[in-house]
Parts: sequence; structure tokens; C-alpha cells
Amino acid sequence: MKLGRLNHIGVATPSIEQSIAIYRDLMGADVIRAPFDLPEQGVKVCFIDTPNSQIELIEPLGPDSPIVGFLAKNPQGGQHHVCFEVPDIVAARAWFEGKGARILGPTRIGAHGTPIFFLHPKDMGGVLTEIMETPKDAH
Ligand SMILES: CC[C@@H](C(=O)O)C(=O)SCCNC(=O)CCNC(=O)[C@H](O)C(C)(C)COP(=O)(O)OP(=O)(O)OC[C@H]1O[C@@H](n2cnc3c(N)ncnc32)[C@H](O)[C@@H]1OP(=O)(O)O
Ligand SMILES: [Co+2]
Repeated sequence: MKLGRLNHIGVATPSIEQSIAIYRDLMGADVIRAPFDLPEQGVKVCFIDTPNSQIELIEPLGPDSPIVGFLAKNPQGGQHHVCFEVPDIVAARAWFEGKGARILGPTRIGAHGTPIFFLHPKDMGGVLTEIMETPKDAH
């Protein structure tokens, strides 16, 4: 498998509204997409476009959200995961399984509407890594 495009960096936050203010007022972001709930993933999401990628702000949706533990350890929020694109999610999953990397849960549909899965940070040098199938109409 070949390393694909960096699609986004996930940033966990206790407040998407407060994080939007930082990226807009301090960083000069001008393309801030409307936040939306993704109950299947337990998060509220907001994409901020950068010239070559996106910041994905994620806020917990309820106590069972997968980012509750991270925010307990990092109450201010922080960099949570990176996401790389692949052309074929089934082939990518088979590749990582063949390499013995731990995959966290099933393949599911992510915020861009394409299938995703996560690799355990312990197998990625401490970086929680999302693998995402490239949207058909992208790039
Ligand atoms: C918006 C939708 C979607 C998209 O389309 O883009 C998303 O991005 S959703 C993003 C949120 N979803 C997920 O993160 C799903 C996958 N995550 C998980 O399964 C869990 O969060 C986790 C990674 C297994 C962590 O579980 P948790 O219960 O919070 O913590 P543990 O105590 O079990 O952690 C074990 C170990 O890993 C370290 N850790 C935890 N989170 C991270 C992280 N984000 N980056 C790096 N390391 C992380 C944690 O500190 C523990 O380490 P030790 O203390 O050394 O054991
Ligand atoms: Co993500």
C-alpha cells in the first residue's frame, strides 16, 4: 500500500463554537463549514478548510462518545487523530490486518460519507490514525 493524501487532522474540543472562534479570529480561517451531528460516531463535527487539507473539530455527543476519555486527560482539547486517504478501503483493511496492526472496530461511514476505520495509536507511534476511502468526486 502507498501512503495517500492527508485528508484531515482531527482536533478534539470541549466546545466547537470556541474552537471556531480561535481558527477564525487568530488563524484567519475563512472557510468554516456548518457544524453537524454524527450520532453513529458519537461526535459533533465542524470542518475548517485549509489550502491543502482540513481541520476536523470534534466535540463529544454524550457520555459514550469515543473522545470523552481523551478530553478527560486533555480538558482544553487537542490534536486527536490524523486521517489519510486510500483508494480502496477493503484492500487497505486487508493490508493493515496482514501487517498485524490493530484496527479499532468495524469499517463505518465517516463524516465525508465514505468508509473509514481507525488504527490503534500504539501501532502508529502514538498517533491515532484514521484511514478513509477517497470520495469519488474528490481532487
Ligand atoms: C467525525 C467522524 C470521523 C471522521 O469521519 O473523520 C472521526 O474522525 S470520529 C473521531 C472519534 N472516533 C474515534 O476516535 C474512534 C476510534 N477511537 C477509539 O477507539 C478510542 O478513542 C481509543 C483510541 C481506543 C482510545 O480509547 P480511550 O478509551 O479514550 O482511551 P484508552 O485509555 O483505552 O487509551 C489507550 C491508550 O491510547 C492512548 N490514546 C487514547 N486516545 C489517543 C489519541 N487520540 N491519540 C494518541 N493516543 C491516544 C491513551 O492515552 C492510552 O495510552 P496509555 O495510557 O499509554 O495506555
Ligand atoms: Co476524522
